[in-house]
Amino acid sequence: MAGHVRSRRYVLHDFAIGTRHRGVAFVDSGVRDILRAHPPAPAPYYPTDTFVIRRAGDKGLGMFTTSALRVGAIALIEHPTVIAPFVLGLTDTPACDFYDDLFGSLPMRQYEMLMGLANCMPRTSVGHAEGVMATNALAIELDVPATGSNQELSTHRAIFMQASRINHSCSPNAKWEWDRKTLSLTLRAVRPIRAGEEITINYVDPAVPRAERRASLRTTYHFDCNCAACARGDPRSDIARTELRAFGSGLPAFDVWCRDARMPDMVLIRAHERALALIETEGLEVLGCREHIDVITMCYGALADENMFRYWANESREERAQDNMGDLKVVQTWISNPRALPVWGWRRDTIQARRRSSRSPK
Ligand SMILES: C[S@@+](CC[C@H](N)C(=O)[O-])C[C@H]1O[C@@H](n2cnc3c(N)ncnc32)[C@H](O)[C@@H]1O
Repeated sequence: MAGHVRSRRYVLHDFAIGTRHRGVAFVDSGVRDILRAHPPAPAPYYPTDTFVIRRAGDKGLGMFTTSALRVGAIALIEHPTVIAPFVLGLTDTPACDFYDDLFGSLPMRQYEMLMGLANCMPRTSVGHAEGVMATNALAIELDVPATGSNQELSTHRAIFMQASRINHSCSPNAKWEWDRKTLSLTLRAVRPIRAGEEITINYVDPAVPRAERRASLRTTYHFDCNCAACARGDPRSDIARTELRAFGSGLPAFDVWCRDARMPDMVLIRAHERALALIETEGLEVLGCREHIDVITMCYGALADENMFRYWANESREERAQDNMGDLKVVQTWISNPRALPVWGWRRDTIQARRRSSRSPK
């Protein structure tokens, strides 16, 4: 890592996205060249009036919905205002001066807004701009040059003016995704959010036990988490989250299950149903339900159980519709004609054929 940062040549790069967005990046010269050669396109659209920023009790400011959001609904699409390397390999300039200079290279209005963001760092430990960076930056990926012996890391840190106001919960109701092509963050609801409810994301892995989550939030963001999951302090929650984290170990692969008559028909289905139930009780939709729903759907297809297959394929279609996924049409085809599923009846047929051959005289 040290070798990596010592050999970098960082440059300042002002970037514009469309006519309305301006930001500043301090990046490796190779990364700057890529950004110049492939200027980010504006996002296809920007949702408006989906949230307000207001006081969120002792958490400072927070982001609240203005109307109800369904699962998958987009609350925000936003470009970064500041981008910096994830590992800052500067030797001469102290980090506090560096971030002051970086923020200061923006127009006054943006500079003031940046300096007005939360700073959770103890006053004496770092400069204000550096504290703002530590409190608000999110990890993003940029394209880096594919050649050369000493490549830049693709992970960078970015500040988004609006997304910086989203508080943490260990059972978050939203998640964000980064798109390198448009250099934008998209914030979506992972479960229904009521009008006026606070939008939350997870700053740390929500699937680790409570004590571990709280310790890393205290170390990195200097607050004690009192979200609903932490406040309850129910030991069953730790067990459930640990189980979800380890999910899959010890489970047979789908194709192995299809061929192995000794395994119960319902072994995969029950395991994935349990994962979905744990996700619901823990409010961990952010971990994703689609994979579990897809496996259950495939299993019922492999068992040629048409009713149950249709039920779960519908769930799978809903999940895809929320994210506007490209394979939505394929799932729709399977719902209208289950036999079009490539694995339709796989387990039923294999097992029936085995039973026939074991009964037939040798
Ligand atoms: C990225 S900022 C979030 C917005 C911030 N509340 C504000 O006023 O701008 C992160 C800081 O918000 C506060 N925060 C976020 N989530 C919190 C929570 N669940 N409980 C208490 N404080 C929280 C902490 O001070 C944290 O360092």
